[in-house]
Amino acid sequence: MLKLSKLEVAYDGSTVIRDVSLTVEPGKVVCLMGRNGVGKSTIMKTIMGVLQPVNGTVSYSDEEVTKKNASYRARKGIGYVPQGREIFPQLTIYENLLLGLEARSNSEEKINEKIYEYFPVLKEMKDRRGGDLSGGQQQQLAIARALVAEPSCLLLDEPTEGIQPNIVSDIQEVIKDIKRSQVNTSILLVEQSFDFAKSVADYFYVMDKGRIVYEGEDLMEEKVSQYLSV
Ligand SMILES: Nc1ncnc2c1ncn2[C@@H]1O[C@H](COP(=O)(O)OP(=O)(O)OP(=O)(O)O)[C@@H](O)[C@H]1O
Repeated sequence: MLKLSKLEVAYDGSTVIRDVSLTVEPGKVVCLMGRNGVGKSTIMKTIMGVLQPVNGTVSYSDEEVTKKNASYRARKGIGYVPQGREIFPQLTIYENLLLGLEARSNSEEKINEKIYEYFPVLKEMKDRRGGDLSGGQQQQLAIARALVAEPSCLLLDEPTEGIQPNIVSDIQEVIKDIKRSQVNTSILLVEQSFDFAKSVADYFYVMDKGRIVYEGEDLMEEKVSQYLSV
C-alpha cells in the first residue's frame, strides 16, 4: 500500500502542497484530479523521491521511504511515468526498454512479451530511435519502459495529454488489463479527462490549490463543475 500522510511540499520556500494525505490500496486504480497548477505533478515527484517534502511522510509496503532516494523506491516497486513522456530520444526503442529493466527488484534481464502484446508497435519499430516516434508512440514507450520493471505501484502523470484517440484507448485497455490481472499492481493516475478517469478508476481525489478538497469512490457531477471545469 502507498500512503501519503500530511504532506507539505515547497519550491524555494514557497509552499505548493499543504496537508495532503492519500492512500492507494494494492490492486486499485486511484485517480488524482484537479486543474493545471494545483500540485498534482509535485505530489507524483514527491512519491517517487525526486522532491523532498518539508513535512509529512511517504510510506510504501509498510516502510517509510520519505528519506529514501528515487532508485531505492524504484527497486521497492514504484514505477513512474512523468508528464511529458521523458524517453531517451537518441536511444532506440529497445534500448529505452532495456533501461527500464534497471529498476527491477530481481535480476531478470528479459523484457516480458506481455509488454509487446500491450504495445505491438514497440516490437515492430524496436530499432527506431525514440525521438523519431510520434507523441503517442513515445507515450506508449514511456509506459512500457515503466512496466518492464514490473512495478507493484505505477505512477502515471497525465498519460493521455495531447495523445490521439486511438492511442488513448490502447492506454485505457492496458490499465484495465493490469486491473484484471491477478498481480495486484496498483496505479495512481493523474488525469484531466473525466471520461477516461471514470472508466478506469476505483477511487478519486480532487485537488485545489495544493489541498485535497474531495475524495470518494464516485466522482460527483457538482465536484467536477466546482473544481475541474475551466
Ligand atoms: N520546479 C518548480 N519550481 C518552482 N515552482 C514550481 C516548480 N514546478 C512547479 N511549480 C509550481 O508549483 C505549483 C504546482 O505545480 P504542479 O506542476 O505540481 O501542478 P499540476 O497540478 O501538476 O499542474 P499541470 O497539470 O499543469 O502540470 C504551480 O504553481 C507551479 O507553478
